[in-house]
Amino acid sequence: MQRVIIVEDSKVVQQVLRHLAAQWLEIEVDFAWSLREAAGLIKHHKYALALVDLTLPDAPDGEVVKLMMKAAIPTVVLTSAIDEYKRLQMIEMGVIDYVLKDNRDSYLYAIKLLAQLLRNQGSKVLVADDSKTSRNMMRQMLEQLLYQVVEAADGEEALEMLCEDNSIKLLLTDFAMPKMDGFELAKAIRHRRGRDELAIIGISASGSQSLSAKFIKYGANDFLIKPFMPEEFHCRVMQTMEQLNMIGKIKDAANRDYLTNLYNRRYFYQQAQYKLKHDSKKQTLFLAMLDIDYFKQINDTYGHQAGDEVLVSLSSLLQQHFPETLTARLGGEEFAVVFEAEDNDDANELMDEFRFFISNRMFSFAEQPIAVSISIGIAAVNDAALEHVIQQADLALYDAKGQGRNQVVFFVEQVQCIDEI
Ligand SMILES: Nc1nc2c(ncn2[C@@H]2O[C@H](COP(=O)(O)OP(=O)(O)OP(=O)(O)O)[C@@H](O)[C@H]2O)c(=O)[nH]1
Repeated sequence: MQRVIIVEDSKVVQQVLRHLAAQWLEIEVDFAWSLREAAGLIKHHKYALALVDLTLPDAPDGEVVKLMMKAAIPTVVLTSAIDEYKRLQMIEMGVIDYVLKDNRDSYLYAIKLLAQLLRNQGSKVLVADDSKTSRNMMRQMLEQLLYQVVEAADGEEALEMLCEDNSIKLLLTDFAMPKMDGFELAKAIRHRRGRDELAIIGISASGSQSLSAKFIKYGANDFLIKPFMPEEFHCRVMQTMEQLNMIGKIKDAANRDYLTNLYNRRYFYQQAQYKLKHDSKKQTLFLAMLDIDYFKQINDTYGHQAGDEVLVSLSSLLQQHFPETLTARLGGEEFAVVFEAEDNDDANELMDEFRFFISNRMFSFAEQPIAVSISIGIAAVNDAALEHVIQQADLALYDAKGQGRNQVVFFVEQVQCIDEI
């Protein structure tokens, strides 16, 4: 697991940072009070990032920054005051950024910055510019922010790379390029990838402000006018990527059920439709409807909160049992799964395994054991429309309930029971 080191000599500030780090960073964080302690820690661990106070009792002149730079640890500096000389000195040393400790939000900003930098490690950025010098300069600045960088020397090459590689999350594009200019590139890629999937920053030369506005109209999120200072570049890139991340989070929240965090009905229909259209030719797909038996009784006996807890636990077991599979809560105590199996028998077996697993597991709420069972209806996905397949799985589920519950029924014309307990 990756680790971060935070060096801060103030007890109060360290306490605040500990609290914020626990909230925002999902990795190991080590704290040091002094240069000496920090030096000891970096001998024993490999750190992905450092957040350091510029002045420490045993290192009054930023020696801790030099220590981190020597160990090649990307570093963010915390400082209570900064003058132009110190600012330039730190930038020259290769510090990623500095945060002024001048208000209570500074610490939150610093920790969020670390979180974003850690996320950057997995993000790919494409730099499209016909000037090699410009590309190199941007590459250097982006690598300092821990991004993975790929390059294209013209618009066409950039478009091809973006179409082939969905893991590219940010495009930095110059306006004037051979074959296809920055506007055409932004316009073409926006047709394929929305603002929740790809961020675009347009770059234009100074004296061409109208180009910047045009970039935004063609789908760019922001623009930079050359020549720009590294600090401005950092801020714009980080801000744009934060927006991308926020849009992604909002979109994901809109697709999920608030209680169980499984996908909701609307998203399920959308994705199932896509799968039926695109994947059913390559794979043998099935749709299963799952429903908790006598769920009203669980609510009535143990209370609504206990019922909620059962729904949450069952959802998490469903996801664990069928990872990488489209699973959703359609509403109430009803769930759906679109899954791949070799044939009808295999599909039946897979679902029966899950049914058996649930019926043999004790759920609990406030230390009270709760027995749960589920009924399942399955339908094969053929050429029929989604609504039709759902209707078939529903009929099979109805049959499973009618035949005593806690069983799997596979839909065949006239609904015959294949697997009964
Ligand atoms: N706790 C809780 N209960 C819910 C939620 N959504 C729906 N329910 C309850 O789920 C129960 C469903 O009851 P029924 O449709 O009668 O079905 P059942 O009791 O499971 O019976 P069968 O499906 O026929 O086995 C109702 O009492 C709803 O109030 C929820 O989000 N939380």
